[in-house]
Order: sequence, then C-alpha cells, then structure tokens
Amino acid sequence: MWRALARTTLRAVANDCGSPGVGLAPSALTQHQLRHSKASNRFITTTSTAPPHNIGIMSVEKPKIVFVLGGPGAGKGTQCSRIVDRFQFTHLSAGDLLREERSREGSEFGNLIEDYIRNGKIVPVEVTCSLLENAMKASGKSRFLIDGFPRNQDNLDGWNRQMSEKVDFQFVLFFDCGEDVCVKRCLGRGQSGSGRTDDNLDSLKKRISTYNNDSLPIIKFFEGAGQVKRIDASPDAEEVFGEVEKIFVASGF
Ligand SMILES: Nc1ncnc2c1ncn2[C@@H]1O[C@H](COP(=O)(O)OP(=O)(O)O)[C@@H](O)[C@H]1O
Ligand SMILES: O=c1ccn([C@@H]2O[C@H](COP(=O)(O)OP(=O)(O)O)[C@@H](O)[C@H]2O)c(=O)[nH]1
Repeated sequence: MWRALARTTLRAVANDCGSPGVGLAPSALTQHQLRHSKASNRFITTTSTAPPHNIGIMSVEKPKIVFVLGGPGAGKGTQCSRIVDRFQFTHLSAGDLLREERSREGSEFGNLIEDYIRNGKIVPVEVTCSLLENAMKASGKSRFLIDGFPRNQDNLDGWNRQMSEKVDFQFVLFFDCGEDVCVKRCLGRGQSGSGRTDDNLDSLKKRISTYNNDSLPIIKFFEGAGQVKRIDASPDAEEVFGEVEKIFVASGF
C-alpha cells in the first residue's frame, strides 16, 4: 500500500523534479544539487542539465534498499557492520553522512547540521536525501542499508519525491529497544570516545523525545503496510545478529 501511495505521490511531482525514474548507475543519473536560499531561508534542490541517459535498449536494475530504524543507541550501526560482512550490502548511515558534511571544509550546512544534531532535531530532508543519493551514486553498488532514515514525515515525503522511483525498496529493519537500554548504550559510546557531540544526557533527552514523537509514527506507518521486520535489540550483539541473519536469509539475500 505504501508503495502504491509513494508512486502516486512521486508521479505527481516527477516532472517538477526532472526525475528520470531509473536506477542509480553513476553515469545515468541527473545530478541533484542543493543550495540554501538566504532570501526564503529554504533549501532548494536544483537539477543540472546532465546529458540524457539512453534507457531505450538497456534495462538498468534498481538498487535494493533496506531502511534501518530504531532508537538512538539501539545498535543499528553495530548490526549494519555485520550485515555488510555477511550479505554484501553497502552501509550508508544518514547520521555519519551528516557529521561528515558538518566537518567538510567550506560546507554551507556545517553550523546548521551541528545545531540540529546537538539538539536532537532532524535536519531538513533536502540536505540528508541529497547526501544519501550522492553516496549511493558514488559507491556504484546495488544493495544499501540506509541507517537512521527516514526519521520523520518530512524525511519520508522528501525521499518519496526524490528517490522512491529510483530504488527497489525491500523492508524496514526495526531494532526495538527500551529507552533505558538506549540511554545506557549511548552514554557508554560517549565514554568510550565516540567524540559525538550528542552522546550526553542533555542531548539524549531531546533525541529520545524526537524519536518518540516523530520517528515512531513513521515506523508504525510502515508496520501498517506490512513492511517492517522487527527485532528485539536488547540482547547482546551476537544474539541480535542471529535474528537479523534469519531475516536476510528468509528475504533471499
Ligand atoms: N546488542 C548490544 N548490546 C550491548 N551493547 C551494544 C549492542 N549493540 C550495540 N551496542 C553498543 O551500544 C552503542 C550504540 O550502538 P550503535 O550501533 O552505535 O547504535 P546506533 O547506531 O543505533 O546509535 C555502541 O557503543 C555499541 O558498541
Ligand atoms: O536522517 C537523519 C539522521 C540523523 N540525523 C541527525 O543525526 C543525529 C544522530 O543520528 P544517528 O543516526 O547517527 O544516531 P542515533 O541517534 O541513531 O544514535 C540525529 O539525532 C539527528 O539530529 C538527522 O537529522 N537526519
């Protein structure tokens, strides 16, 4: 049902975006570029005039994507590393891409990203989605774990506009973990030198509130469409991966 909905939505805006609606072969894609309009204080995705891609005789397979969701510290990154080793996926963490962009010299979004991350708020989708699309194209790979995204309705809407027609969505892998365990893991990660500016109690309270208010409804939405594979993320990493492995094998990977 979500797919049908997503496609309808996308068709309506496809012309506006100039989306070619094909797979993500690096040379085949129109380049989305992002700029910040100071006048309107909005992010604008522009489309460059890359030469048209001939799709007449070649069928390009769309990359398969799995969204990986769960509370802060639920173990998404830890499990993604294992999935990469075992099932040859490419791991794209939206949080890591944002942190990288924040640190990139000359980035016009550095301060904005830092403010959002420190306060546990969700960065506008135009920034995150463009980082994800660029990373997918740059990798040249065809199986992706998209970790920590989509986190709110703005993320989901933006993804549907920019990406849903270009990929073959598989399912949402949901790491379900209690709040106390999540907090303990994040604080532990901070103490062991993550260097993250949000692994502290102050930021964590805000991140958890954002997760409960904005991210859980998105997971519930996918669940209603029968597209969520839920995993109890509270046991140790080995045991959790045992369950993850079963899901990927049963899904044909
Ligand atoms: N199943 C687990 N049991 C105990 N600690 C875990 C488990 N999974 C991850 N961790 C630890 O918890 C912290 C957060 O894990 P991480 O994978 O970075 O979470 P997320 O990507 O969901 O924020 C890390 O320090 C990690 O080593
Ligand atoms: O799609 C995303 C993913 C992450 N973030 C920001 O990056 C932070 C850290 O996210 P990450 O997934 O790295 O860590 P988690 O909170 O899941 O441990 C979040 O709190 C948000 O501020 C965001 O704005 N959009």
